[in-house]
Amino acid sequence: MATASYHVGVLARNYGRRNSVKAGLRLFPALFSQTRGFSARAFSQFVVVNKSDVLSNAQRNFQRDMSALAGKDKNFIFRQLLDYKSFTYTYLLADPESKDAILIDPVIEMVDRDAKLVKDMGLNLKYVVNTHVHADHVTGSGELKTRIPGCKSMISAVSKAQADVKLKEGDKITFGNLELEVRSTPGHTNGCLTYVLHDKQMAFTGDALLIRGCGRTDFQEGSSATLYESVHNKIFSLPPNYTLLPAHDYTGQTSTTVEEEKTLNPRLTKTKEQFIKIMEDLNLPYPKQIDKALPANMVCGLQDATSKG
Ligand SMILES: N[C@@H](CCC(=O)N[C@@H](CSS)C(=O)NCC(=O)O)C(=O)O
Repeated sequence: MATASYHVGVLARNYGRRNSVKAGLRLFPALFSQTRGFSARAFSQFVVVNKSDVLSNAQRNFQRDMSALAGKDKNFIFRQLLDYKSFTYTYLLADPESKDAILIDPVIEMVDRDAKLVKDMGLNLKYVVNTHVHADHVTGSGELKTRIPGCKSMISAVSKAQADVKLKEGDKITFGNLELEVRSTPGHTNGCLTYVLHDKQMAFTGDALLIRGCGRTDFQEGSSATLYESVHNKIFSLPPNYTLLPAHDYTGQTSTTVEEEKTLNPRLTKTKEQFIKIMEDLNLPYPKQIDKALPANMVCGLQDATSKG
């Protein structure tokens, strides 16, 4: 049975990644008939082999949108960059006309990569922006400031961390023709911010909302009740087609939408009381770098330098 499953999987995959499993199976009716007696486990293995064949319409549309953003939208430069140690996403956003750019949530170990990318693309890095005081990695914002003259750091005022610009609800971050709206989304930490780029229908949620998950609430003045209100009032209130881009993903996913999370998020589709219980029961181990990261991130990652913030 497992062998048959493998062959069906390979044949369907060869038929074309963009075609649905059903279409692939229509080409191989004899093999399809073999699958009728499959156990649920064998069939789920088959689906996993061909998971790109079973993309939802929303996922397909998003793939098209993202490929456009990676070079074909003439009015926008966008890169999603991964730190493969902490699974942190750093985002580069730029206006191609003025070349003004920002980086959201840079990681100190990846500063060489980020500075090179900015230089190679001829961009003028105006701001390095943190969504919050991270507990799992040291921010690269201070180090980038020392390398790129004129670049300013930003974080929420509520966080009490050092930075050139202290942000609050309703502020706007302008770079060239682009503008981010600042939304206060506490709960994971008390100073968490979400940045909304209405022009491109995107929001950068930090750790407030993760794909099918959310930030933990068991330290840094975390509060499950507050996080629930933040996500429902400040993120789920955005239009359903907005793309949501988190600060982390631990499962290999890159983005989601308001609509997807409002219907599929296993934590935040529950009642507030159920959500609080889910969060109480998570029992996650503390992030490995927490003891180093928290004090360093209060001074922009420059705890060993004389110039701060
Ligand atoms: N294992 C990682 C830390 C993983 C973790 O705790 N992630 C945080 C965001 S970074 S503080 C989180 O909120 N996770 C939510 C979840 O449901 O996983 C490490 O050691 O760094």
